Amino acid sequence: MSLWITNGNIWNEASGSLEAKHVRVENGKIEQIVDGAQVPDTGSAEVIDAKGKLVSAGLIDMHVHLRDPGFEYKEDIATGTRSAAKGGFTTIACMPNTRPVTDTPETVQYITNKAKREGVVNVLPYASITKNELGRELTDFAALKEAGAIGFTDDGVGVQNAQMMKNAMALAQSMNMPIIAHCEDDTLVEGAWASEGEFSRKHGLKGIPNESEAIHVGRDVLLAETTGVHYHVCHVSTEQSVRLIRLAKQIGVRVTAEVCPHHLILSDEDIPGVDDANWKMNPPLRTPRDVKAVIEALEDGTIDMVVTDHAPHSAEEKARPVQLAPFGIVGFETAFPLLYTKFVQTGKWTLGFLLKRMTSDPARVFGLESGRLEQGAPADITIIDLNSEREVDPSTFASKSNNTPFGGWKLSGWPVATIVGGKVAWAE
Ligand SMILES: NC(=O)N[C@@H](CC(=O)O)C(=O)O
Ligand SMILES: [Zn+2]
Ligand SMILES: [Zn+2]
Repeated sequence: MSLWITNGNIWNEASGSLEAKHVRVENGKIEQIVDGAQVPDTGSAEVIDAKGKLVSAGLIDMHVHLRDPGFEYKEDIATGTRSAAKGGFTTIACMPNTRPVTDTPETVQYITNKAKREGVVNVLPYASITKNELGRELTDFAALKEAGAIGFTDDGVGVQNAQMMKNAMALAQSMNMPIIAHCEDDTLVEGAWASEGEFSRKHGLKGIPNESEAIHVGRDVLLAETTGVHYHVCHVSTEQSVRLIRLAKQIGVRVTAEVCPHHLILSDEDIPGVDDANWKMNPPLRTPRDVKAVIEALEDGTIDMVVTDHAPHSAEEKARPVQLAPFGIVGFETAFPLLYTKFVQTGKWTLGFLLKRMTSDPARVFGLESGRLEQGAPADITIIDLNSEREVDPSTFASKSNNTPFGGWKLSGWPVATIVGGKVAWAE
């Protein structure tokens, strides 16, 4: 099967600009990239005309929640992967806080098999560090790796016990697998949902202090130094965490990190009030000072990549009083437009920088074949309209859920077609 994507604009890092090119795909691989001035002989191949559009390596999201098995009323593998494709993502890594928790080879295989049958993007499953994510007993890392898990994480909760985390790291290191950590000390959080800051003070709420995250980051980079494991920090949100990761990297600890669009764009001071759970996520929106620190950290490479932490919850759950509603917001269908509009259109970042942090950097950190638009690479390709502005309309999301604080935002940078392994996974 042969496909031509003609007349699209490809980012050239050397010249720092977009250049018109035609891309030929054969048997799931990028076969050829030719100059836009040439007239390609497309023969009987399928042709997608990308004139005036960006053609990029498909976006990669190493932190998502597909809710399948167990919470299919929030999302499932079919809808979650369609939502990802609509957001321009071609590879996603899903978190194990499912029901049952992804802590057995059977559940890992259930996910990969269902993703093959019903999914439209590449799905890479994580398995949990501890059984049922309870922090009491390690899972069978060898069997989970054998079944296809790409790393271990108890995302949703922090591993509270330092010895447990150290044992997990030593074991993961021995089999060349990464530990991915949701950093949160429960004793510092208890019952709070908003950051300690202007917002919590104004509304008289108990705040979540920054140390609740950074204490785990500090503990874990020390344990990573001792064990030598590849340690990856989830959804970094504070200045203190950034400082610790930067120092750890300087002294050669194998640490990598990710940040979410909402922590780059929103602070606690943007939360409109105490009655809309679409502003409730974990980690919470932090102070403007933290926002500045995570932006700088992404810019200087202390933070390696952007992830969405796509965390769908039902309308009923998010309509509860905020204190009782679950943490989390959906992310696939707004991530690229948000970052493109807020950082590239404003001239703060180059397009190449944003694409790198959403394609080749996650691929480098997790050893993936994809994430590059080159001859021989997998034909995972995203076509994006950089020009037309549109309002975020959560009612049109491909996700089953629409819990987002970004409804009504006017953004540019909307994906128009997503190609996975040479096949169109989604098109407008
Ligand atoms: N981020 C969130 O607010 N929620 C996530 C859990 C998590 O990523 O820690 C979820 O599973 O809903
Ligand atoms: Zn988490
Ligand atoms: Zn998460």
